[in-house]
Amino acid sequence: MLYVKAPAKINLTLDVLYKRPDNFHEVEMVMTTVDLADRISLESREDGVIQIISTDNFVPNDHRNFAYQAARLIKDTYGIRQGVSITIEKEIPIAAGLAGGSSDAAATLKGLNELWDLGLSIDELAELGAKIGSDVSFCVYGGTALATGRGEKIAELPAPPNCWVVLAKPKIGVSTAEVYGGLKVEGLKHPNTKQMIQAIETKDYELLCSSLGNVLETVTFNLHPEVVMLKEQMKRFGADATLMSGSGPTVFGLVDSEARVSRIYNGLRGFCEEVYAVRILGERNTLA
Ligand SMILES: C[C@](O)(CO)[C@H](O)COP(=O)(O)OP(=O)(O)OC[C@H]1O[C@@H](n2ccc(N)nc2=O)[C@H](O)[C@@H]1O
Ligand SMILES: Nc1ncnc2c1ncn2[C@@H]1O[C@H](COP(=O)(O)OP(=O)(O)OP(=O)(O)O)[C@@H](O)[C@H]1O
Repeated sequence: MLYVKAPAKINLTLDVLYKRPDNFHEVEMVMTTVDLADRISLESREDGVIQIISTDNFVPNDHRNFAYQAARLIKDTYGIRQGVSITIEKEIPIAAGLAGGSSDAAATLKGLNELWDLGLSIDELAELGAKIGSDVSFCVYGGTALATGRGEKIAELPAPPNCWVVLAKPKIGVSTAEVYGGLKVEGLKHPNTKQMIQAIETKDYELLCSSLGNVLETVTFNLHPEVVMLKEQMKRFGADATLMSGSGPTVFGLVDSEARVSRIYNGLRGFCEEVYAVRILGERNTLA
């Protein structure tokens, strides 16, 4: 039995440059992993079957599961005869903008590389991951990175300045395809990605706070006004800066003092069930 942690990601920036002929959007995003993680256990089996077992009834247990797709891809690409039982202990909220499914897929790729002794490099695993979803390559590397292309081209960044992250997810799920589909690329207010990278490189917390930006916010806000309210509440309880992660609906707030973390956490818990206070994991492979 092999255990792998699958951490959630947040987007510190998410910019869309243009819509591509393949219907994906060309993006520029700074992403980082946080210490809210699913736990994946992998057990090889001789009958060749890929079995998904999950603690969460909302997680599909067949070919729709991204961890299943990761195992299938490895088996087909490298002609592996064995099967695998994949147990997913879900901690990351589903359809939340935190790349839960993508991280489960990435953890499965990394785990099977070890379990089946394939000797693949991290770059090869990330390339395989891109076949499953745009966020999977980043999840293979973890840490902090600039993601470009449709999200699969990854350039490593150093750890951001130390701070806490309070995550709050309203009781709705959001479809990533629907949000990208509703985006009007003309006239966007683009985040300053260069400034965000500079903030990370110089460990400038204030600059990082003022550089947060996500062009998908307005689309999700229009679909679900409760996300705007949650963001405003988070700010009112004392977050230094707030942003929606990915296509949402999870909103996060950055805080550099521990005392304020509990104030925000307790305040939000009053009307939002899913609230988490976590740390940024920082550099690559801290949980691999
Ligand atoms: C919103 C983010 O999570 C931010 O990290 C990602 O950009 C989305 O990553 P993901 O969930 O892995 O997305 P995928 O599973 O690859 O794509 C889901 C759908 O989102 C849209 N999509 C996704 C990525 C991208 N660069 N442009 C898009 O338009 C496409 O309609 C696609 O069919
Ligand atoms: N291992 C998995 N865990 C959770 N959801 C999964 C998994 N595999 C497939 N799914 C499906 O994927 C959909 C999106 O779930 P996920 O939690 O990955 O979204 P997300 O956090 O918004 O992802 P992203 O931030 O990459 O857009 C769900 O509706 C679910 O049915």
